[in-house]
Amino acid sequence: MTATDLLVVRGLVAGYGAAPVLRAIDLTVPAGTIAAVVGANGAGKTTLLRALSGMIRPAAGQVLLAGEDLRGTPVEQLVRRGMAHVPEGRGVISELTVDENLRLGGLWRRDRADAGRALDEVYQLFEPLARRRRHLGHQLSGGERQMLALGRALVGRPRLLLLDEPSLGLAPRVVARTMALLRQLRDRTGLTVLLVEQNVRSALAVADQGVVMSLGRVVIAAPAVQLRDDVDLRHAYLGF
Ligand SMILES: Nc1ncnc2c1ncn2[C@@H]1O[C@H](COP(=O)(O)OP(=O)(O)OP(=O)(O)O)[C@@H](O)[C@H]1O
Repeated sequence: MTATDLLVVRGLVAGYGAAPVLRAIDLTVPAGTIAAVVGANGAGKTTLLRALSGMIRPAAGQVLLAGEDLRGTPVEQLVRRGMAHVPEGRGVISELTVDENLRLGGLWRRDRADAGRALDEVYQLFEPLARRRRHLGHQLSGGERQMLALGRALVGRPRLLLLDEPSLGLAPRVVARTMALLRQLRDRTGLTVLLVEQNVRSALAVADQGVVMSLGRVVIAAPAVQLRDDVDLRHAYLGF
């Protein structure tokens, strides 16, 4: 581990019942970088994010955030320490307005003034949300709900964003815009992102590191550019 590694995962074992889904995951994500986690359906990508964000309790292994062991840390404490998880399916609350949903992302913050600033920044980033402040969650399109879920996480000013399938169900243009936004946040604010994606090409285009999972293990972690451009690696691990 180096001082710049924000997330370090060692030997992480987790699952839902007796049989583990994750079988000793090792992973390192340097601060201010984007890691794309890709792999076949059922490889354990979503389970990895759930285990990292405390939604399921690991059976073994270590998760370090900026050097601090997160074992046994309650979910709300993980959020305070800078971890934000945007789950697949987005988790927008249908009965609340856009504004109310966004404010939920900053409720726990003591610095109210900065929470307000973060909210304003999210409205600047996502102009369609600014125009729909008073709309209810269920009145939004799929892309708008995705923006809202991401925006809500950003209102909490996370250090580490765990993002599950942000491109799911979105038009290619919106996917491209979302990926560009992640890159912009990384470059401007030093945000660190662990991105789970089915859309391998889009994910590797934006990522610094590519992590390929299969059957609950990391089979290769390499610079994204290498996974993108090395035909042999691509054939071996990504099948295209
Ligand atoms: N809530 C659950 N209870 C029991 N088993 C689960 C649950 N969620 C997922 N699994 C199992 O865990 C394994 C890994 O699933 P996971 O969703 O982590 O994979 P994934 O790589 O994200 O797949 P996909 O790309 O299809 O979303 C699968 O075999 C799945 O059936």
